[in-house]
Amino acid sequence: VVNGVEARPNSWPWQISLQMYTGSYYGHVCGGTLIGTNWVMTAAHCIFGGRYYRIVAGEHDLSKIDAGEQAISVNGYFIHPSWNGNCVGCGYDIALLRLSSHVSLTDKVQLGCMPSPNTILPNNYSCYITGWGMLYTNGPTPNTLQQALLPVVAQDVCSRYDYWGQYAKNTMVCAGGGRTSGCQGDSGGPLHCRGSDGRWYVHGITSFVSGSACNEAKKPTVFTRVSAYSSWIQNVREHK
Ligand SMILES: CC(C)c1ccc(NC(=O)[C@@H]2CCCN2C(=O)[C@H](CCCC[NH3+])NC(=O)C(F)(F)F)cc1
Repeated sequence: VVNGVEARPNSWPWQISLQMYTGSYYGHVCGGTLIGTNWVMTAAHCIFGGRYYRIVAGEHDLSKIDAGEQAISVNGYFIHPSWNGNCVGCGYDIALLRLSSHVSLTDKVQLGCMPSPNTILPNNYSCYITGWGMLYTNGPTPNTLQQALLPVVAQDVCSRYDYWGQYAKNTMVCAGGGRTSGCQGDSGGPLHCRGSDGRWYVHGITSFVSGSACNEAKKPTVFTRVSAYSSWIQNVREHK
């Protein structure tokens, strides 16, 4: 997250760290959202076949074992069938991970709320991105979870030629485009937006940023729009 601040520990208790086994240890590769006690939602581009993954819930500081952390291995993953790894601009950057056991829900580990199907947020709606990604383009990654306010950029603006043009699909949510943004390592993590009921809803899955600079002007961070995939998510969870 570029130009963010350290989150109050466990204040986004549905944020998880997706970690891949390197051969000797598990390293953070992406963010993710707990949507069920044994289901995590992340980005398809975070998943490489033939690797061992685990998620850590209740995580704050990656460099130590925080009280209340729960590490659980992934025993199955479901990548959207239309995902094309060579075309992040085509969308479908969504995957579900099934966990080998259920997390215990605590004050540090909670489920994220899913938006109603096809919910479209208005321009400038305030949302937050969270993650352990780079602090600036080609910069270092933090040990502690970062957060930043990212106002929604409506699709009619985001698809303008000087913004993302045709790459901003309506199955995506654009947010930011100023000094704050996501950056490498934030992939797969949540975009949190507060509902009128005061609950936080996960409207986005961090998908891509500009290849030249994470917080390039007029290149908002682009998220998979969760509300566009409600039925796919439901089908996977019910049938697997
Ligand atoms: C739509 C198309 C023109 C396009 C637009 C932007 C990009 N961005 C990028 O390639 C930058 C540079 C490193 C990784 N990256 C990204 O945006 C990667 C996703 C790459 C998927 C493709 N391999 N995502 C992230 O870094 C993020 F923001 F989610 F944390 C790539 C392609």
